[in-house]
Amino acid sequence: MNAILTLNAGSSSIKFAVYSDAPEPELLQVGQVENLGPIAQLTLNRSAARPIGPADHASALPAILEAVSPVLAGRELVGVGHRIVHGGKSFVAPVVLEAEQLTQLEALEPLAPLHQPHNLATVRAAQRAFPDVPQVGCFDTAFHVGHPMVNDVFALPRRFYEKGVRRYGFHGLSYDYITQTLRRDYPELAAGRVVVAHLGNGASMCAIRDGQSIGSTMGFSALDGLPMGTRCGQLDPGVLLYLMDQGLSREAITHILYKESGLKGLSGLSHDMRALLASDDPHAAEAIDYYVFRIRRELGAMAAILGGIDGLVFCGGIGENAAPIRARVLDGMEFLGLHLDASANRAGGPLISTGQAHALVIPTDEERVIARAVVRLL
Ligand SMILES: Nc1ncnc2c1ncn2[C@@H]1O[C@H](COP(=O)(O)OP(=O)(O)O)[C@@H](O)[C@H]1O
Ligand SMILES: CC(=O)OP(=O)(O)O
Ligand SMILES: [Mg+2]
Repeated sequence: MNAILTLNAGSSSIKFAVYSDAPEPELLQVGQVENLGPIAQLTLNRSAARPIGPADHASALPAILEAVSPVLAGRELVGVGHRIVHGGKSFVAPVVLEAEQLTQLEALEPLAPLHQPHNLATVRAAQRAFPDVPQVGCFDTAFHVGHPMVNDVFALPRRFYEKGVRRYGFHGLSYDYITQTLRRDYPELAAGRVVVAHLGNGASMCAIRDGQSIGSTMGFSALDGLPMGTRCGQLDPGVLLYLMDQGLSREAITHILYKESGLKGLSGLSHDMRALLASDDPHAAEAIDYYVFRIRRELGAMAAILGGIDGLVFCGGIGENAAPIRARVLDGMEFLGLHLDASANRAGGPLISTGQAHALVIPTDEERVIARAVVRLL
């Protein structure tokens, strides 16, 4: 039997999985390396994490390969699939990555500094480890290609749009998975008007009609829209001008916006929603208030552009696990046809509402979308 390896390099972790190359790939193994840095930790098949010593995105690969070697033994590795956060204007579908593509993708690093350099470092490490195996790139931006012009532009002079200053949208592999799952399990919803809230460490929401993205909260970079673990979300550009006037360097501003803001910045405590929910610090409560407020506001905006909604899907680490956050988002949303079913919500769903619109919790699976793409392409 042949095998496919998937690598999803995030800002501080690499998620990995091994699949068969069946048309619907069978999951053979899954794991992640977290806390990349001096004391990286590896988890395999949801067992307890074990320290693997110092590791960055490139140097973690040997530990991952060692962990998956028993399941790869006796199987031929036919492809390695990678999540690539930014595909820019040109990469609109999965492709085999050669030197030329990597150079083009490198040019997008400034647009996704927490992700793109790590994505590409991981591709290069995998190329070194498996020089004869095709490396396939799967793009977070691709799901949003073809979204309406009004979601694609900023009201800047046209020349910037032509240069690629556009609203790309991200978390596309996750939205792709949710869309395909709806098609299988809730076909009438899949054909309708759905808002998906991907609430992980990064967070965004997507308005989807008949399986097509028609609007997203993330735009040009992975900073816009909802507040995140350490990223600011929506910001008046005048704030950037002010920070520059205050003499902050580009590096200092980048650090603030990507690493010191969001839940961490507002709470002064943690980027981790679990820690904030457990805290009685008033700043933790305010950070959660703002987080919920922004999700509710975007939900209303997306319901307006969709002309009402048939479904709201929660996914990502917070969306899948934080029942109190889901309850607060749904509070008072009866006017959209969403009536919270409190006990179903506490139990984790999948259906957590009564009423004519469906609120659902669906665990997302970006790895599976990557594996499917590798099978299709190769
Ligand atoms: N039980 C929980 N309650 C609240 N938040 C949770 C829970 N479990 C996980 N999370 C949140 O999920 C986040 C990670 O989500 P995840 O989708 O795995 O992130 P990413 O893939 O972007 O790294 C964590 O930062 C944590 O705040
Ligand atoms: C695009 C993005 O923000 O990804 P993640 O949620 O994995 O950080
Ligand atoms: Mg993620």
